Amino acid sequence: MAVEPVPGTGPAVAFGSVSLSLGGTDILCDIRLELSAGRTHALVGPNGGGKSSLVKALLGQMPHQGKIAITWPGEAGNVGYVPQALEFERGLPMTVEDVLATMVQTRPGFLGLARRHRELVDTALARVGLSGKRRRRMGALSGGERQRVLLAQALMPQADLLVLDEPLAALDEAGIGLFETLLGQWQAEGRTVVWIEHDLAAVRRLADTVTGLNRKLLFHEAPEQALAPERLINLFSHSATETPRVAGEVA
Ligand SMILES: Nc1ncnc2c1ncn2[C@@H]1O[C@H](COP(=O)(O)OP(=O)(O)OP(=O)(O)O)[C@@H](O)[C@H]1O
Repeated sequence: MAVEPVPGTGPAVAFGSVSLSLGGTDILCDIRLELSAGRTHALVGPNGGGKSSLVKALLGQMPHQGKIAITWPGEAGNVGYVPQALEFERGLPMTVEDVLATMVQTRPGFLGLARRHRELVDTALARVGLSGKRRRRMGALSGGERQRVLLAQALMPQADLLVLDEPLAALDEAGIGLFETLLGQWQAEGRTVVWIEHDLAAVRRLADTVTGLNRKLLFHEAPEQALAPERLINLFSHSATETPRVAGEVA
């Protein structure tokens, strides 16, 4: 199912027969999928189904077969990535601000945040509700606060293609509300979001398309069809030996 693109700064993304093996195991088989520009695309499926591997291939971090094409509306924009988890040694003497400084400046983070980047960091911290924690050591943050730091770095600079790997993990209700606000802004601005998520209620509420992945592509549809009970039973109990379907094929 192809949804209408939304005009904005986000690109269209096309996976052309993408396959990926690791250590002799097939992780992804013949993934053919087209993601419209400016839309929010959720990837769902069981643990180990290959969702993170697919987005790492998209980010150029995972060797794969097949082609992944990113088609920008004009000049190539920024890509933001929120990885699945951020672990920090408790004693690491780096504050939230130091970590964000390393992401926006070329000079070492321990020399402090360069003045010309201060506004960018201030804005990102405010948008994720962490302004009051900028001097806190990373190792002293809670899981939800670390998740917010991950979201903040995807806003510096604001990305046009956002790749999010379980951004709601560890977020409390306020954090989820904050994520929904950010997502609403990205959608209004026509940014493209590729979003791995296990919270299917959030996916139903917020995604434009839902792609079911379990080593193979099982469906790519609007949330109402994708999240029907039969579909989910099939997705979460799917045998890898079943024949894969191509995006857009009727179930
Ligand atoms: N470097 C690696 N070597 C061998 N196997 C790997 C490697 N990295 C990942 N895998 C395997 O690839 C499979 C897919 O992993 P991936 O992280 O892409 O799944 P996922 O759908 O994102 O899972 P989850 O929902 O648990 O985050 C898993 O079985 C995992 O063990």
